[in-house]
Amino acid sequence: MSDFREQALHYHSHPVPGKISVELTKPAETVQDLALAYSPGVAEPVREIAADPANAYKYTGKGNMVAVITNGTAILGLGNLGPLASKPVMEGKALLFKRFAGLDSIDIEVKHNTTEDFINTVANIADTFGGINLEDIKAPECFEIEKALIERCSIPVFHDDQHGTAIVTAAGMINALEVQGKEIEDAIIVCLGAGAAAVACMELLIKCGALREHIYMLDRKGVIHTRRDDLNEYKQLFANNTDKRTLQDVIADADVFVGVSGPNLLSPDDLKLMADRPVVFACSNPDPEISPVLAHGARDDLIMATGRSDYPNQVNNVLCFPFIFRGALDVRASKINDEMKIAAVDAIRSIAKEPVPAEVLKAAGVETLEFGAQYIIPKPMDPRLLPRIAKAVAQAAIDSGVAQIDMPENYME
Ligand SMILES: O=C([O-])CC(=O)C(=O)O
Ligand SMILES: [Mg+2]
Repeated sequence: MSDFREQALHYHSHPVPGKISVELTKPAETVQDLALAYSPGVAEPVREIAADPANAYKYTGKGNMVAVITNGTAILGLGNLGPLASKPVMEGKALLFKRFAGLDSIDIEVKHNTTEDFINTVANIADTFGGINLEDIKAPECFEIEKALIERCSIPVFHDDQHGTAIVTAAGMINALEVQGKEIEDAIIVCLGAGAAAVACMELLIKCGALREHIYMLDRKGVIHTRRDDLNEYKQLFANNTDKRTLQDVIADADVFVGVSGPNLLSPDDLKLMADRPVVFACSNPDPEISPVLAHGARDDLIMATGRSDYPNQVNNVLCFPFIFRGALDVRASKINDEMKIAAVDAIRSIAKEPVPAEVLKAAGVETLEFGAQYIIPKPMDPRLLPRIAKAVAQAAIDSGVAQIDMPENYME
């Protein structure tokens, strides 16, 4: 493990510190080039944009640029380690935007006092970008922040840890239940964790057919139930009218476990209490609620997923955020709405059921991948994700009336 630590630190420090840099898209060699790029030529697009703000999409990089913005209050599953410490994660998200969707991306780590401060800071710089990806902001503040920014900004604002995670979870979950021969409407669901990802995952599963009264959500104090008087308004939405109080109470006979909490919180004995053919998504990063090795040792009828790339079935928001932003930006969507999220869920689900291209098998280092217990969602390096998700999302934006331009000609073909 310390070997891996060394490798990770070396990766981040060599040959230059960090993971991203800026490159030029225009020649800047001659005096003539500079006259166009800067004074006096630059004055021309300035006048055009002043006359019509939409011209910013024509003459600047705005339309291909996503800001990854955080305050570092919920870094992965590591906790509140502050804005600066979150920078490697945010640079990592920028790397993924570029690598998977060709989107330019810059990380912004905001130090602030009040939630209002943070909201103002982001709203005041929003027009610089084509979209804003909020990242690793703790609950419950993240809900208020996202809501306020969606209202104040004319570009898409999307809290990745909520909706990116929820979209990939819903896609994987519905596919996994299908493999297990279960219907989402009947599934008893245990959600360990009550933060940003938990609330968004459960809300989206409900939009996809799960029943609210079948969901047991747990926070640090145990089951969230109707007789608790310490619940914020977001947890209250999941207060279950039940006498069950502990993880062991609710995991018994449950069909689904979704972990968005912390490492090693689900024991093999807990797992043994679940119903036949359960689905276990242990999504805490970097260390899951139960390791796949322990889980598969405890029973052999389960479908297991984690947030990590070194096990089968990686339920990680990287399968979503680069592509949903690509589609949203390409039709200049003013927001990312539920229709676009569900279009992304359906696109991800359908890719997993189709034959896997040879290059994906090679990158995954396996001989075959076939829809089933070991393969319920596509691999992040699958080249079909970009065209399929982006196009489905762009179409949903157009159909739901939030796109500001038509589908580009021959888009993603
Ligand atoms: O970065 C990841 O692997 C997924 C993520 O957004 C998080 O855990 O906060
Ligand atoms: Mg995150």
